[in-house]
Amino acid sequence: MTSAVRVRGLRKEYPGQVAVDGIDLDIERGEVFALLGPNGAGKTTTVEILEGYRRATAGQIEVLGEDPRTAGRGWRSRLGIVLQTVNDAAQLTVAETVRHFARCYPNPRDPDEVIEQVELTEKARARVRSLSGGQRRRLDVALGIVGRPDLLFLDEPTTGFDPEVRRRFWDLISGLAHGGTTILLTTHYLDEAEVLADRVAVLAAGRIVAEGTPATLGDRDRAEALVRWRDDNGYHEERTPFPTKFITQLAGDRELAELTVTRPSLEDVYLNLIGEGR
Ligand SMILES: Nc1ncnc2c1ncn2[C@@H]1O[C@H](COP(=O)(O)OP(=O)(O)OP(=O)(O)O)[C@@H](O)[C@H]1O
Repeated sequence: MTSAVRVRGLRKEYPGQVAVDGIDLDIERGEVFALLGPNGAGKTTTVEILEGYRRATAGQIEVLGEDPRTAGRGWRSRLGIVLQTVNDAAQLTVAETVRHFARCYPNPRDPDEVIEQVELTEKARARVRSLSGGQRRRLDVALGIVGRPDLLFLDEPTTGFDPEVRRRFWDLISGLAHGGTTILLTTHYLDEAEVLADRVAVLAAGRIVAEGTPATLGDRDRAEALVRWRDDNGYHEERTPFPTKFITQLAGDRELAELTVTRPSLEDVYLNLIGEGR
């Protein structure tokens, strides 16, 4: 089976600046892949090159088996795109907008079903310009999935969502992934990457500085654990690569009060990778 995305040596220069400095990417079909990185790291540039909206300065790029620079409408109809910027059909209602987009695809999903899935049924007759920021974002997502894409690009999809809607949105994305949709996600939310992504890559100043599963990124799974507990003398802590052995020896058959074992969170590892670790 071919990859959904295969990139070698991708480079993008803007006048006076290198935005993407030679990256390789492989995303398998059916995979949820998250691109992480600080503001200005080159995520949007990379994603928009894969979507065919920007031209690379150099590199080999294959998306769903084709080069975005030369691929045609058939290829484009297999992509779902949720951009960071809102587009302007503000006079139309939500339902009109989704129906209008659905007509652009050869095998669209039922617009009403999609509106329901992004929880905008109550707003179906409302004009787009009257939506709140989070509702507008959900409409963007509806427009990204109404064409039944094989590959869905989500550029910071949950910015502006309230926590509850965000959780339900994650369920929606997991459902699409289970249904076989390949998803490339950019996000600033580490918890989002952890919940959704099979693999993540961290981009910093145009280069990939780490890549792996959320559980193993930056050797997170092998990092020392911090064991904390309390006894009659007060609180104690110990860093160890072998917490199970340590606790077994320490405790014998007594119960340790307030025992916790923690390893670096994805956020700790991420901040370290981009040079902001404390
Ligand atoms: N059209 C452009 N012309 C010139 N420079 C650009 C252009 N687009 C982006 N850049 C620059 O390229 C670098 C990468 O930008 P990009 O938007 O890809 O970053 P990003 O990782 O998506 O950031 P964010 O998290 O803020 O969305 C930035 O320094 C940005 O200023």
